[in-house]
Amino acid sequence: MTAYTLPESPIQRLSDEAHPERCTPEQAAPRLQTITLFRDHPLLLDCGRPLSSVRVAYHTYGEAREDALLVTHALTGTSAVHEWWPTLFGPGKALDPRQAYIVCSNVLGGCAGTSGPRELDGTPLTLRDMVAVQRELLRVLGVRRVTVVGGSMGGMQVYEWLRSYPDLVERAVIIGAPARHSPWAIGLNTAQRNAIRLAPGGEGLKVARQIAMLSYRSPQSLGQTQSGESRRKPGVPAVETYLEYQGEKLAERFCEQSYCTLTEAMDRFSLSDAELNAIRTPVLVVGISSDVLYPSAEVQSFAALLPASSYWELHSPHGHDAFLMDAESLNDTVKEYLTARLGA
Ligand SMILES: CC(=O)SCCNC(=O)CCNC(=O)[C@H](O)C(C)(C)COP(=O)(O)OP(=O)(O)OC[C@H]1O[C@@H](n2cnc3c(N)ncnc32)[C@H](O)[C@@H]1OP(=O)(O)O
Ligand SMILES: N[C@@H](CCO)C(=O)O
Repeated sequence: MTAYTLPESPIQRLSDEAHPERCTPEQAAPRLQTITLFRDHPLLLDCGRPLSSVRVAYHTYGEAREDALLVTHALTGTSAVHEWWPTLFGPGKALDPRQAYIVCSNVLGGCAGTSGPRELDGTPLTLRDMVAVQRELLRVLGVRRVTVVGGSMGGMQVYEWLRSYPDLVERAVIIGAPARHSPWAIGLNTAQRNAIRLAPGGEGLKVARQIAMLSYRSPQSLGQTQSGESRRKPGVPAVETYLEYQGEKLAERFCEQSYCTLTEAMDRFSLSDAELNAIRTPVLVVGISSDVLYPSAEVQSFAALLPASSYWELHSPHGHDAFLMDAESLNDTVKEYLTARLGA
């Protein structure tokens, strides 16, 4: 592993000239589509259950090509990369739909259009199952080589791509994500699922989000943004109404069965040191300086086990979600990494 500097890595920059725009703004526009995969041959899930006719809702951006940039979303994210990652997505940015064919699909088990709780009926999933669906989607789209980029649960999916399909992945970017869930992260998820089980129907999901939000922010971040009294409820600490509001917001857009299925998949996720050592693909691993969920030292220690990795740290006081909320320097670094050429 090297600290991230281009001259030291086996990578050279491409000049802007070598990267003319590859498609028109119209071609680069977001396209939301739905497809049914595994109609003839079912997907054999890790739990042993065959799953047929898997519906996948996905976005594509840019002109279809054999080499794609796959973005894998976080726990409550969606395929609409342009909505949740505006700092990294757009013309001239790291994820540029005028330069690359960008694909993002809603994960299996989620609640944004891809087969989820209704079809799965309590079947446990793994991240490998989710990634297998993405791989089939890319196959049907005619993609032969892929660069995979993701943060948090999206970053864990990138690790799974590197384990399951090493020959397809040209390079990868893993942001604020571990190669296996720590007891700390499993414990946080367990408390969240227990809240849902004890108060099904919405209230538990709100509490789960409140617990999660504390792990997505940091003491310093909340000190900066939530000190003092709430403007919404005089006499009440600001952070109280902040957490209540965050819980309400998630309960309006997410479903509790998906929350349990996806967090359980994260908790079961585990790459061994030997598996990490076997990954030859160039990977940029990003740690977040104030991340209390996946501390940067932990993220860096996984990067150190990848033979062709570079490590870079996003310095922000805002904790785990800094990759979404405080991401200007992340955009610059990921853009530099993705627009570099693999050297001889
Ligand atoms: C942008 C989207 O598409 S989100 C939907 C899809 N979701 C995803 O893709 C998942 C990834 N995204 C996320 O997790 C989140 O959207 C994040 C992390 C990027 C940003 O979360 P936010 O809630 O916007 O950030 P933040 O922590 O600053 O909270 C701001 C909100 O809390 C409210 N708020 C702030 N302080 C308080 C308080 N003391 N009391 C009550 N409400 C408060 C603000 O008014 C604001 O409300 P709004 O969302 O209605 O504008
Ligand atoms: N805040 C993001 C990242 C969590 O890891 C989400 O809700 O998906």
